[in-house]
Amino acid sequence: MTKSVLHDGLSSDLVSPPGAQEAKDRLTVALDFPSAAEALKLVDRLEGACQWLKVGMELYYAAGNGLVEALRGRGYSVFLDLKLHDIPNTVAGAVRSVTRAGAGLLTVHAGGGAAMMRAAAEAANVPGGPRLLAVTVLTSMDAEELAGVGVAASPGNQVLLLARLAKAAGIDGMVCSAGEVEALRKVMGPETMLVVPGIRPVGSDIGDQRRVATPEVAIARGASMLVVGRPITKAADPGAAARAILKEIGRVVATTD
Ligand SMILES: O=c1ccn([C@@H]2O[C@H](COP(=O)(O)O)[C@@H](O)[C@H]2O)c(=O)[nH]1
Repeated sequence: MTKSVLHDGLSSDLVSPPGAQEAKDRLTVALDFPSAAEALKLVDRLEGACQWLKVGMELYYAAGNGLVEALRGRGYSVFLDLKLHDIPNTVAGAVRSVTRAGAGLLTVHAGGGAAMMRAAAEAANVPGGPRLLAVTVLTSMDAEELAGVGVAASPGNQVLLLARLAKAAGIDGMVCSAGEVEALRKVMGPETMLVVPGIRPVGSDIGDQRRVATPEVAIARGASMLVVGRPITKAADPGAAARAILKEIGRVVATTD
């Protein structure tokens, strides 16, 4: 079994069950809140269940780099999900602006094209710069919605096309649904980071998501990291909801080590 290393440098299996730290590193909780105060209240209720916290547009537009720094100050790694999508020069500038806060991961939209992604990758390639993830086809879109924006390809084929474009442009990883992660893992190899939102534990509300899977299925198919928002943040006990998901992740991790 691979020993994961805790952030204080201790081997995790000295202090917690095998796979526990790895499971924590593979869960990102999406802090979709309108203010820093509400986000930090939720963080307290997670009781350290995950290492990564995702700050999306709603929270970043309200709280900015200050919140990213505050979360890092509490020992969390920050995934900045801004889904940048503009002309190459503008996206490169945005990457430089957000890099100052020290986020570990940052998203761009693969639909912005190869030149845009290359410009983002160049701007992020500085000491302390974030790893970049390309959002392929939003997990809220199904084939019908994709056709509505003029894309005749299936979500699976479109994800594959955009992922190849992103990799060739120097992007570190991709965001896709659990439905595509197995095929993508085969094409991209073991090192590429494949991040999967649209996670719904059995019995939870699907809401606006369309391409969904349980935590266990997504990890078993080859996801590097899961993004979970409402199933945790809207739960009566967010800490318990996060721990239940960690258990599902841990079950798969333990059998694949
Ligand atoms: O294709 C994508 C890309 C990003 N997301 C983000 O993930 C979370 C999911 O939240 P839930 O509440 O678990 O649905 C949210 O912040 C999205 O912006 C995504 O869902 N799909």
